[in-house]
Amino acid sequence: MTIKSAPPNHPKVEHGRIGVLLINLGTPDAPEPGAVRRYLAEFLTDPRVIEIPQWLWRPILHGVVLRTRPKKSAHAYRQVWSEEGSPLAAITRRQAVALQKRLGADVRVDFAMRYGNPGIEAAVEKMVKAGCDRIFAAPLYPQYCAATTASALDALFAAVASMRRQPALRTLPPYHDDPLYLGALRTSIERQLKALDFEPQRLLLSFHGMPKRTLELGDPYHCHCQKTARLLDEQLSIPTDIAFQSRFGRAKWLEPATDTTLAAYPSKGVTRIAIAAPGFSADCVETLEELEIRGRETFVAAGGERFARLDCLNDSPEGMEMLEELVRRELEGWLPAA
Ligand SMILES: C=CC1=C(C)c2cc3[nH]c(cc4nc(cc5[nH]c(cc1n2)c(C)c5CCC(=O)O)C(CCC(=O)O)=C4C)c(C)c3C=C
Ligand SMILES: [Fe+2]
Ligand SMILES: [Fe+2]
Repeated sequence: MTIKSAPPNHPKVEHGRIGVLLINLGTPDAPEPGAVRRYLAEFLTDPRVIEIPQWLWRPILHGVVLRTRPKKSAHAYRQVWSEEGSPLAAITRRQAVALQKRLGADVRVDFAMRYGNPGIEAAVEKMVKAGCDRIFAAPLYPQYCAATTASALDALFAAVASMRRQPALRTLPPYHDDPLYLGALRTSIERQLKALDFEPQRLLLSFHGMPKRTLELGDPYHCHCQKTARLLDEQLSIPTDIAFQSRFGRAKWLEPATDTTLAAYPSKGVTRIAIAAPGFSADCVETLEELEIRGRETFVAAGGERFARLDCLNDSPEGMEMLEELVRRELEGWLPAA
């Protein structure tokens, strides 16, 4: 690797600026098979995501997955696409704008996506060029998972690997059991149920799934999800259940699965439910299509009567309050004292 020269406008002063970079998973540029194929090709060649030997995986990826999945996924994305583009990108952008307003001119807030655009490398380079000599990166995953948190941080470290003059880096630890996070979730869930005038028999907490093998290999993701669910259950008056969505491929994934849980509820007398996805910091195809559209269909087809999907924290006041406090805490010593 060649170590690049420092940007000419890099400040020579003792302290430059502070950058705050919000990172989420990423999304295709358009709800079309071609754009979805490019996105999935980047996502599904990440060894943090697919942990089988590449010589075994590549023929399956190129021979099967990238020939069939883009069309199916593009259909899902088309159903949730908004005027501002992909919901995940639009909401993450709004979170960055709202956080900038809250933190003021002491910091420069931006957002980046692990896969697709805007990429992490470009965002980091932009911050350094703007004079940031300290960057705080916040992967917006409350529960740590090697496939998400570690992958985002790999990309962050790769982005500074060839820099002669690297910025100082800090990263946001997982916040699955943080009272700020649990409090924000509680406020958000209670507010939405009140607005719907709905007292469900059960609140299903649906987290993104992972291959079961990653739990056996020591990934804390499953434990983090369980802890979030347990602590949230203690704070709410409605009984909760936990489930894992978005199974992918043939291997065994974490259980119980969200779709089978939804299909089984009515036969147990549970016909009025709400569903929330506390592991997602922004609504996306997984919540707006998989839960809102297909989850609802599954539940109603099995005899369910009332189904309410609750929004993620997104850029809600309670969500932004949480984000601001988490960031301020991690910036201690960097930000001038208030
Ligand atoms: C083996 C494949 C996958 C693993 C492992 C995985 C883990 C994982 N993903 C998220 C969060 C999101 N995933 C999203 C979409 C998505 N995920 C996979 C596959 C795996 N995810 C695919 C193929 C897709 C694309 C959509 C589809 O074809 O079904 C998204 C939404 C992106 C968007 O554009 O809206 C998020 C967010 C987590 C948190 C996680 C592990 C904990
Ligand atoms: Fe995923
Ligand atoms: Fe999905």
